[in-house]
Formats: sequence, C-alpha cells, structure tokens
Amino acid sequence: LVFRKRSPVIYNGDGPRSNSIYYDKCAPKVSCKRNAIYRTINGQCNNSKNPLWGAAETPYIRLSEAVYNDGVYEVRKQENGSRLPRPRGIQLDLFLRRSFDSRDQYHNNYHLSQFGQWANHDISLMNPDTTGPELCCHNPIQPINSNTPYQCQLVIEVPTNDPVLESYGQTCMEFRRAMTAANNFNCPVIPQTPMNQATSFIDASQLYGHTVDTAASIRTFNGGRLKTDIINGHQFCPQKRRYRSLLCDERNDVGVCFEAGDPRLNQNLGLTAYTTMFTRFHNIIADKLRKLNPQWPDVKLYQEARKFVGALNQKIVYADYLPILLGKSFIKRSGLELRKNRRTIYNPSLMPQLTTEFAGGAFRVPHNTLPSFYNYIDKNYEIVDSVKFVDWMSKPDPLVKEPNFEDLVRGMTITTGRMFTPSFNFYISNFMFRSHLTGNQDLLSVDIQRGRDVGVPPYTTIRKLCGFKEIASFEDLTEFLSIEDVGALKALYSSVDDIDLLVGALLESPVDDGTVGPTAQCIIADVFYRIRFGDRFFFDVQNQWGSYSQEQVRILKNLDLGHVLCATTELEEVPKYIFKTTRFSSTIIKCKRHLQDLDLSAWEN
Ligand code: HEM
Ligand SMILES: [Ca+2]
Repeated sequence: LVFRKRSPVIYNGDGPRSNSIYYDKCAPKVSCKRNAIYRTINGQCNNSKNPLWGAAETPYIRLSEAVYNDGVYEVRKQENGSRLPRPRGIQLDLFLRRSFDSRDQYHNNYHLSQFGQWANHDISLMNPDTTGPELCCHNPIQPINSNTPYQCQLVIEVPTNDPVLESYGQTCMEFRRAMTAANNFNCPVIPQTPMNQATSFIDASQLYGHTVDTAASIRTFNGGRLKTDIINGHQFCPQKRRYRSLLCDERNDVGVCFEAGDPRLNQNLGLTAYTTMFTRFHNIIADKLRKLNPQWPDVKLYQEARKFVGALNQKIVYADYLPILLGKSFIKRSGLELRKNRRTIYNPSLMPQLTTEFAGGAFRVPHNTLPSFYNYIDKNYEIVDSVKFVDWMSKPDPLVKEPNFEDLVRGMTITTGRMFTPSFNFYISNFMFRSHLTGNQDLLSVDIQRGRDVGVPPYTTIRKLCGFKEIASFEDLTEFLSIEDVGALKALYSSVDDIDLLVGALLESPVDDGTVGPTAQCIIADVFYRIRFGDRFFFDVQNQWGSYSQEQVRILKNLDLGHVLCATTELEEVPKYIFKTTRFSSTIIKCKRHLQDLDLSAWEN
C-alpha cells in the first residue's frame, strides 16, 4: 500500500477568519532587524512579511466560523432554541461513571501526559479574564441576568442532587470567560476572539517568558544563566514573593512558590519538576558553552543556550511525543515525521497561529490521561509514598525536600500512565483546585464550558471539516460510537448538531496506533504542522540566518527527554524510549552513557 502524503492543514489563514482587523487596526507596529539569528522573545519577526504571525498576544484563528447565539459573544443555543445541557450534567450522565483508572495498555508512563502539558504551555495560554469581581460564585448560585458581569456569565452550575459534590454543599463552580481581543486588548474583533498570550512557536517560551519583561526578570545577565534559588543545595526556580502570585497566593498553607516564563508552573508537582529540570538544563548548556567559548558575552551564551533548549523541545515534540499521541503511521503520511536525514523546509505563507478549535477543544482530549496519584519511588525501585495529584496543586513544597525530587521523577518514569478512555480521572473531575479560594472544580466541565465560551463550533461541523462522512442524525453516530453513548447523547442534546466538540472527540475510539480519536487527531495535526513548517527558526531548517550546521542538527536529533532527566537529577538510568515504562521498554540506558551525547564541541568557535 502506498499512501500519498497529504498535508494536514485545514485552513491556510486567509479570508474572514484570519483576524485581519486585529493585524490592520490594533496590532502594535513592529520593526524587525533583518538577518537576526535568534528568535525574539515574544515571537515577533519570525515571518518577515507578517511579523506578528506566531507572536505572543495575538488572537487564535478559527478553522470554522465562530458559533455564538448573537453572532458575537453570547453562548450558543441548541437547534431547538433551548439552553445547552449543563456541562456538569454531561459529566454526570456520560463520563463520571467510568472515571475509574486503568493502566495504559501500551505502557506509556507519566511523562507522556506531563510532557504534553509542558508542550502545551509553550504554545498556548488562553487566560481567564480576572478583571471584575474576585469570585464569580455566590453560594447558593444566583440566576444569571443582565447584571451579572460578563466575566462571570458562565459559572458552572452544580445540580442539587450531584452524587459527589452535594455532600460538600457546593452548588457552583468558578469559571471566568477567556480574555478576548475586544474585552481586554481594546480591539473590536467580532465575533469575539480569545487571545493567545504564549508564542505559538515551540521555543521554550514557557521557560524563558512569552514577553520581554518576564524574560528579563528571570535572567542573571551573567554567564548566560537563568536565575535560580538554591534550596538544600539544589537549584530551583527563583521564588515568588510569597503572596499575590497567580497560582499560590490564594492558599495560605504554601511554603514555596516559583517563578518562570509561564505563570502556570506551580500548578502541579510534575509541571514544577519539569520547569525546574529545564531551568537547570539551560544553565548546564550555558556553562558548557562558556567553557568552550570563554570569550562569548552573557547575551551570546544566553541566546545560544536558549536556542539549544528550544531546539531540543522541538525534537522531542515531533520525533518522540507526536508519534505516540497521533500514531506513527499518520505522522508519516501527513508529513509530520521528523527524520534524521531530512530537513524541514520553511513555508513562509503558512500561518503559524494556534486555532480556537485546538486550544478550546481538541488538544484537551489528552486531559483523559492525567493521573490520580503520584508515586515517589526510591533508588531501589520501592514505592516510598503515593499522593493524590489534586492534593498538591499549587503547592510545590515537597519538591525541595530530599530525596523527593528524584523519587517523584523516577516515579513518573516507571509508573504506567492512565489509559486514554472517554473520561477524566475521578479526582480531577471533582476536586481540581481543592483547598484553593476558588473551591472544587471539574476539569471536564471547565473544558466543555470553555469551548462554548470561545465559540467553538459543534462536533459535527468539525468532524465534517476534517473530511469525514457527514453526520446527519444521532443514528449516524452509531457507526463509530456505542449505542449506550449515542442514547445518552440523545437524552442530553436536542439535535446531533448540538454536541460539543470535546464531548464527541472524547467518545471517539482512539486511532489505531495513537491515543486520540480521528477528529482530535485532525485538529491537533493541523496546528503542529503549521507551527513547524511556518517557523523560520525551526531547528533543522537550512539556509536561514542562524540555521544550525549539519553536525549540530545531528547531535540534537540524538537527544531526548531522557538526557534532560539525566543531566538535571541524580537519576542513575532512564528508559531508552523515555515515554515508556522501564519494565516494558526494551532497553535501559545508564545516565553516565547518555550524558556522553551532550558533547557540544560543534558549538565551539
Ligand atoms: C498534567 C496535568 C494537567 C492539568 C492539571 C491541567 C489542567 C488544565 C487547566 C486547569 C486548564 C485551564 C482550563 C480553562 O480554564 O479553560 C487547562 C487548559 C488546557 N490544557 Fe491542561 N492540564 C494538564 C495537562 C494537560 C495536557 C497533558 C494537555 C495536552 C496534551 C493539556 C492541554 C490543555 C489545553 C490545550 C488547554 C487550553 C489552552 C491553554 O490555556 O493552554 N493539559 N489544563
Ligand atoms: Ca512558544
């Protein structure tokens, strides 16, 4: 069988959905340095004709028309004119009863989901609008009316007979509408459009900062290094002022709270560990470069180390992560494969923007792999402790106490991940952000509500856009969904065309050798294609200013996440295929050996 390669790009970025009002009327005027050899911090000037493409603080594009009741901002209604089913009701009727955990049959470990979140924070930041009242929920919940501030119009109602939350007396979950160009950036993009505060490119901006100010605030300006706090003899990210920081301050029982390029770094232990490891890794690379090139000034060391870390992240995403997420065969036939002896060819007419359908829908499907527990596992591979994921959100305290850091990362490496089923785990479905000021949240309800908030079109529209057979009735769904699920959908929604994108995408069976269904695969591939082939600084692009040499590319393509783990922790060994649990991946590599690959002599000049 021969497959013709077909580009997975759905929409090229021209016409009415490209946010031209923003670029023509509201965008800052940017002047670009010709021949710059490094990326800018905020992603501007990557595309020389359209210097804002892919930059931080630009609107998400849309693959399909926004769907709002008033065509502008009001949440869509069902075909029969009634309100959409409540997100928590969908969770309860369709998903929660199967929220038990089962193990990933393909032996993927926790790094698969943790790296997914890490990569997401590189490319997407759809911030909630925190202007207006401090909290949106009044208990008991009050009817939404015209006096309700717009930020709070979509708080999530909890039914009075909720099987889990009733006993906590909770009737409302916090939800704030996303920041939009019109509400928060003074630009009348209509229909309303959310803004991406991250740079679209995979450039490790979640580590370095998506804005110039943030980036400067975490540099030492000495030896190219990033700031660190030394705690118990180990490097950590610098600490925030104790209060008034985004994700720790609402808790009064937090000992440490860190700062880095992206504000979400304290959200969970795994993510904080990743940010810490990549910070250490940056400093290791900067130190190595300084040894080889003692004459290089701080800024050169910083930029070269930053470029290296961004490049390595691109390598991991395209060569290691996406083949598991989307399936190897699909990666090959869609041209997304990253090969050792091929180089990426830059396409300056491709718009490297994220899509609303991706960030407000399809790329949330992997939330179904989030683990319920973290295992701390010691050198002898004994489980020392097992803690609930949700008990340690926004509270990274354990990481600074030895030997927790190593034990946590070792645990993530050898614990089998959660099987990708049509459900989120029980704890994240009921107790997310427990003991925060905001109270318990349900990640799935939030995700469904977010899709509606940002006008994501319903499932059938997107499935059709992806080239699959049109779905005209609930019955048509039985071709690929179970009768039970179709029955439940029919009871919830007035028409098949009302089904939320995330709900349909989650219920689809995963594609053959991937972890998401065909609709999510299609929307995710579109974005990862455009942010690779539309990135002038993609690490294996040739003949651009600052392009890497053959030898430098060769070295980078031989590195993976395992090298980062080995270089930045006291782990002794890691699986050769870093997203697989040790026990089932054929080979285990000693860190000593791995670290020999980190020879940077090709960077000497
Ligand atoms: C590791 C644990 C994770 C937790 C606790 C978590 C939690 C969250 C939360 C609370 C939000 C904000 C929801 C909203 O207000 O709309 C969010 C957004 C999002 N998450 Fe996750 N997530 C995790 C991992 C992942 C993974 C593995 C992926 C994908 C591979 C992912 C993809 C997304 C996307 C695309 C968004 C929305 C866009 C954005 O602001 O970046 N997340 N997640
Ligand atoms: Ca980025």
